[in-house]
Amino acid sequence: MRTIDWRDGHIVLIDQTRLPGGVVEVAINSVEELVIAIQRLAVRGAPALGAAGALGAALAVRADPARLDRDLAALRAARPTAVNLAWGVDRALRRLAEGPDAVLAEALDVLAEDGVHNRSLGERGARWLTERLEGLVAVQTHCNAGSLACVEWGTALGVVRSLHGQGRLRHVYVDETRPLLQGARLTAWELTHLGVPHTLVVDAAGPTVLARGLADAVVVGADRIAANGDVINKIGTYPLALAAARAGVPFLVAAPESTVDPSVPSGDKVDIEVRDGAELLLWGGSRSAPSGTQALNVAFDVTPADLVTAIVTEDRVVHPARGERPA
Ligand SMILES: CSC[C@H]1O[C@H](OP(=O)(O)O)[C@H](O)[C@@H]1O
Repeated sequence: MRTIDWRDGHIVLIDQTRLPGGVVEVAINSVEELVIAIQRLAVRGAPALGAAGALGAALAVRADPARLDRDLAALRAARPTAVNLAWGVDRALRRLAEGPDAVLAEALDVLAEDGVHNRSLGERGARWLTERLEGLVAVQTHCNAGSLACVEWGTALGVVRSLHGQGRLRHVYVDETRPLLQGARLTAWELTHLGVPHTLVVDAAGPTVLARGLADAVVVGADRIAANGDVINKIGTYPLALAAARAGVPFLVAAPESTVDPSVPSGDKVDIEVRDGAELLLWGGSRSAPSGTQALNVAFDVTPADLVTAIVTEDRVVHPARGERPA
């Protein structure tokens, strides 16, 4: 089952806010509905947002031409940090002059390429690890960079699936990833269905997992990779990279080439999404802090290139900590 797809003239997607309780598919019939789905993280994750952008463009060009510019602007701006959303819109619109069916065909190519790219980067990342680590490998990961963050297969979890398939995976340590718990709700759900042994930890325990030598490598996804190799990813990634450096374990970023943004020279130039503080202050309808308490809900952080051991894509491996630049 794909995370997001096109069926009978509209978008269908797994509503990730309903996991791990159940798999609920929703139909998306307009750009307005898609923007809402993106903003409430019903669909999320950089490659999945790339697919959403491409399919959203296909929806937009089928609607009222008078709305096109406004709908495309709203789609691009739905979430600012992952480069893939706007990239997906622009990729589908490459064939705008040929008409709506050509735009849809280009969007469907984006979806088809995703699975191919993720399997390739997964194998490449697993090979990079097994060439450097002996025996079974324990991995620590943050947030969700699995099939739910993509159309299918996964990026960081694509590496995990390749290791598992080769019989080289010992265990996965999963950061719960507050406040929206993508690790606990989504990564743990995926690993359970894959039969991959895993242990959930609170985010603040991530550095201790590494300090105690429980994990041999950190493998995460990315939302945007700057030209100098700085990596923008879910909040909590940067401290994990610091801890990995301290523990002397590799910090691997698995992402498709579409996540590399040559137009951004360094991570400090990226628009980091700040979400509603209510996501910290409320969970399941109950308050986690007194009313009147303010919350700063920064959704992503920047891991400087010198802490990134390797970036693995479908085409190559780049070593920013050794001075190699992805763009
Ligand atoms: C494979 S990209 C996944 C990436 O996206 C997540 O952010 P969000 O759940 O807010 O879309 C997180 O940064 C993951 O690493």
